[in-house]
Amino acid sequence: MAGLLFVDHTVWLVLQAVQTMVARRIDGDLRARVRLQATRLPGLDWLESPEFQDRAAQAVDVGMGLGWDRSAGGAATGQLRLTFRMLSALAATALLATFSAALAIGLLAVSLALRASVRREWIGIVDRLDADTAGQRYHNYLSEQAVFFAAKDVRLFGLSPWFAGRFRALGMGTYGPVWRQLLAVLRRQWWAATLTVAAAGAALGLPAAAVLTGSLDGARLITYVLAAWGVMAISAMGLEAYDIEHGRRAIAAADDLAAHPVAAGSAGHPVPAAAPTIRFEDVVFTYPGATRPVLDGLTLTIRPGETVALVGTNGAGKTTLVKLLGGLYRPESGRITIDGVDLATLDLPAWRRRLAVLFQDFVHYPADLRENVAYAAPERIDDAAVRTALEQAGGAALLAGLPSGLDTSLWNEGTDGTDLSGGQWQRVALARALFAVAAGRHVLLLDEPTAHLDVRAEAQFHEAVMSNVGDATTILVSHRLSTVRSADRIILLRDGRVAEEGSHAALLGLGGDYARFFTLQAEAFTANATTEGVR
Ligand SMILES: Nc1ncnc2c1ncn2[C@@H]1O[C@H](COP(=O)(O)OP(=O)(O)OP(=O)(O)O)[C@@H](O)[C@H]1O
Repeated sequence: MAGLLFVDHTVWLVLQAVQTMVARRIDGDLRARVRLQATRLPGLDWLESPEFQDRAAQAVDVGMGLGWDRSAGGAATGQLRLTFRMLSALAATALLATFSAALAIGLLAVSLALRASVRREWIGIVDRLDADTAGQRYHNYLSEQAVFFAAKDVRLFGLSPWFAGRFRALGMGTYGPVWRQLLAVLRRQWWAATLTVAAAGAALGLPAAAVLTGSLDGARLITYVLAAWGVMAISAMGLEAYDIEHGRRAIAAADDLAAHPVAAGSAGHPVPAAAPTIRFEDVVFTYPGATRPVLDGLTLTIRPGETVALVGTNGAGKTTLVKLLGGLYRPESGRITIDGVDLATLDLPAWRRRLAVLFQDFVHYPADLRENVAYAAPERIDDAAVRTALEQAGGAALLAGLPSGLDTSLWNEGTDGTDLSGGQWQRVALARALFAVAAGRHVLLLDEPTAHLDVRAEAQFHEAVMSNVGDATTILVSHRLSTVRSADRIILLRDGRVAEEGSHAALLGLGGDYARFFTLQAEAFTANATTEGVR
């Protein structure tokens, strides 16, 4: 007995460790699978849809709200545990059958029926918890915002009670119905309890009666009673049932994601070697789920090497145009052509290797300065080119001031990391785009490149930055009209199409919206200057 106890305990310890490692490995593989699918998607429409978000969360998030983590890995080890429990119950049934086959089979049937029914009821409760994917996303959003992303606002605006209130409301919204369902299930459990008592009565009573009539001895009675308990143990659903159900859904969600049709992006037409002619032909585009188109019959030709500035009020569709040109979304109707070839039929990865892009919400990579610049053309990480790009973007002083030069980590939360100011980050992002141009990318897309720059850097933008783009075609989005005035052509977007078009001088002469915006911006400065002069 001592030896068996020792073996049992040792096996239990090993089993726990192995189970954890197996579960982690399975979860890691599933996560890697979903991550790969997400990063391989050529566009953003499916990625940004709630359907994708729900499935990705179901596949990789741990199931919350039960006091322990549920995951596909936990489901796999749980299934193994359940299999062993079933085998134990069958072994106990076989042992009990040596006393009475009818009692053994009857007890097993009742136990399995009880298990199935209890399982259905209780899993239904967790189904309700898990179905609230929007609630879970909001919960994640709240916890990340409150703790991390909105750390400054939370303190300065005194938002802590607001977040606490939202969490409480979310908790009530999610768990209130679950508690009600739980009470309803408990009320319905009387018949399961009655059946269990009846089965237990039979399991104990029949061998006991046999002892009283003298057909069974006391030692055998103990054996059969233990065997009966072994059979009935399977009627308990076991916590692994929750894991298995969750894992089943996780795998189904991952399979669903894998089955989603993804437009082929690599076998299309070859891309032109030099800066191409880009044409938007009657392009209409509506974001998924939106009711109104952002671009509505946009027609525009951009010649090779030209610098075109896009202006327009907030929400006019300037960034959207840049995203369409990058193939992140496809027009609903009309087409975008590159040297006459429809972008939709072009070799998309190759086309993207022709683009140098600076987005308005550019990324602060948790990496060193070198990588933060060179990620725009990762095929060519070269220190000399990184330094040149930084100089052209006005980042020479920034580089000189960093403790480890290009090796300085810009990941503030990492060990020895440092952070930059908004304007310094903007220079790094500008350098990123210029680095890509130097690496041979010949369509430069700059979305608000001077938004965070100081006045001097903004004034020097054209001679410092635009003079270094060589023969690249440049599309420049900006609200700062001093940034756009030297462009070859200025396009004003309104109601999803080109409303005004021409050089700065021509548009001023036209006396339309552009002239009005320019006068308004200029007046603000001259008014201030006059006030300063009077003082
Ligand atoms: N991912 C998205 N999903 C749904 N709607 C979006 C998305 N991105 C932008 N929009 C909507 O599309 C419209 C155009 O947005 P876009 O970012 O292209 O405007 P913009 O001209 O660049 O504006 P701004 O000058 O403010 O940067 C806006 O009304 C915006 O709400």
